[in-house]
Amino acid sequence: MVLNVPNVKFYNGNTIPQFGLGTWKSKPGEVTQAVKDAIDIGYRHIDCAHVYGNEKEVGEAIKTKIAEGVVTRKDLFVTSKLWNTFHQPDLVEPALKKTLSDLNLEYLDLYLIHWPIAYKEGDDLFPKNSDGSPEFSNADYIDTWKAMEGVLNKGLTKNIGVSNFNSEQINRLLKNCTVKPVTNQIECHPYLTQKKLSAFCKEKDIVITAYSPLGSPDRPWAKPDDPKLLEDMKLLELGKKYNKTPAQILLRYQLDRGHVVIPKSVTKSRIAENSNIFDFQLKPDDIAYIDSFDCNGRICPMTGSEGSPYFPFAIPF
Ligand SMILES: NC(=O)C1=CN([C@@H]2O[C@H](COP(=O)(O)OP(=O)(O)OC[C@H]3O[C@@H](n4cnc5c(N)ncnc54)[C@H](OP(=O)(O)O)[C@@H]3O)[C@@H](O)[C@H]2O)C=CC1
Ligand SMILES: CC(=O)C(C)=O
Repeated sequence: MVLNVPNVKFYNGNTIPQFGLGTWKSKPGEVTQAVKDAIDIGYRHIDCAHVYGNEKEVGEAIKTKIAEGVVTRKDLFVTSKLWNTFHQPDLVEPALKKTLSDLNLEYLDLYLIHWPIAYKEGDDLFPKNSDGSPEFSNADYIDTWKAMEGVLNKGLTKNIGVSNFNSEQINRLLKNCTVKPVTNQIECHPYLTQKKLSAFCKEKDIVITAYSPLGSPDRPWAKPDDPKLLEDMKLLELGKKYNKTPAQILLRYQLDRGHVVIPKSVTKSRIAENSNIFDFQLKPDDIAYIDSFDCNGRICPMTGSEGSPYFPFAIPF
């Protein structure tokens, strides 16, 4: 099946499908089928990460769909991310090679520094001090980035980018890099619209990729009384106006802002529903209305890592 997913052009001339499948929290026992379903439905962009603990199962799905002749490797855009414990420059290439081996791929389309924050190197992905706080490493993301440029030059990935970087961190990176990041993958939805960081990145010709676009209702730290974006009455009303579901309005909101968007689902009907967003556009007034829901409602705050010198959320954007 073919979906009419537009491509977004990076400053380097390469392109990324504007819509893809997220895989955080997709359990090893369900993610293979979800990725297979998504590819059958027409998804061509899959967002992965070593820390999600399911790249082998994602790789199985990709291998099967290529073997079945549904897609070729070139049809797919696969992203992965360097976890915080691998920021020392000599760890970057081995970390990427581990991801490539898990995903059954010879190259990635995009490799991101997952967070500017570095954790103590070692086998534990979440190393802790005796008081339970995260154990940080002194690795500077500028040095990590130089190693990212190295794996790009070796052809192990077609593009490199960042995730969860604030404007000051991007400015510092731009002053110290040879290759500019193609994207900054950040949390973005109506309760955290990221207007300033989005405008800042646009000005630098860095594409925004919006994560948790549906409000991440399955995030492990969700509390029963937390506001539920997908149940927001204002979005339900907008959905009626466009004859679309709240999820489809939330995803279209990102597309109409020029962002790339990567909703996660392991449910076939929702994987299909989320892709049925290429036959309408939100009117500018409705985009402005949705913008007005902003309440600085960050749902991925990286709580506990505030002590890192590279914690990204200590400044307004
Ligand atoms: N760079 C980073 O630091 C981060 C990156 N990400 C990336 O972004 C992706 C998306 O963000 P994520 O936090 O997972 O959350 P999302 O906002 O995509 O929400 C996912 C949740 O919404 C449910 N859902 C999906 N579609 C629908 C629908 N149509 N109607 C109702 N419920 C629906 C899913 O349920 P079900 O699966 O049961 O169908 C799941 O519980 C991640 O999976 C990951 O790839 C996310 C967070 C941080
Ligand atoms: C989900 C994710 O990518 C985090 C928490 O880093």
